[in-house]
Amino acid sequence: MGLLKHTPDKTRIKFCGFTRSSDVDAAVALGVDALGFVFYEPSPRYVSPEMAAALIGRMPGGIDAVALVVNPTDEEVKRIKDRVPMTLWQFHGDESPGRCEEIAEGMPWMKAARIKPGFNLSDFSLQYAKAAGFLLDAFVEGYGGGGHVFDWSLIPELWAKENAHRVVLSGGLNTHNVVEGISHLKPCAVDVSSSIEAAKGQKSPELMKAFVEVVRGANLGTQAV
Ligand SMILES: O=C(O)c1ccccc1N[C@@H]1O[C@H](COP(=O)(O)O)[C@@H](O)[C@H]1O
Repeated sequence: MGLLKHTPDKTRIKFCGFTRSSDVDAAVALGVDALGFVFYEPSPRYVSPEMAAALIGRMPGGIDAVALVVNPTDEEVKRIKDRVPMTLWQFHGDESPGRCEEIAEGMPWMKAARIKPGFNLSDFSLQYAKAAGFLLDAFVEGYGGGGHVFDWSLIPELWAKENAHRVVLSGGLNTHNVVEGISHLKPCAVDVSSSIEAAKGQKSPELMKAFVEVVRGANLGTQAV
């Protein structure tokens, strides 16, 4: 599938937090690699499994449909599995490696590393070695999606290099900082929610387009070097 296909000259893009069909259509038209759906009820971007299934039904094959969960119960997992034709899990809470494997049952999964000073990425990547992706996000109370940037210098250069094929950079990315993030960490993909919204859960076609153009521009810059 699209998001974690590593091609150094093309940064993959995930847009997260869709609740409206018109936004899904606009993102698909922009050629992004993955769309995320938030199954975490406290989030203003929450969608029910039924709503997500209808939205994913609008997506052509080849684009990852990502199920974002935060410490889901067995019942929540079952509802998602029974209804949602998703292709990738995003575990954004305190799920243990074993719990991620248990839920995913062979489907690829990403684990969010919620970065703050002192976070040990080497331990994290050893613990979650079976993850298809490491999603780097800012540590915030309430788990995520708040547009907060973390200090990228907390990511050891060697770690970023060794894991580039599965690093997804997120946390407060926008058209002003994403190029710097890409050139600093060279992630396989970037993930954004807040800065492409007109209001929480409502994506803006203009802001989505601008973000894609900036990322594609950064990739052209890379090829020219
Ligand atoms: O989007 C949410 O509401 C959300 C809720 C709980 C956990 C994670 C959430 N979103 C993810 O947060 C990061 C950063 O998003 P932002 O660009 O800073 O708003 C991203 O991975 C979203 O998928």
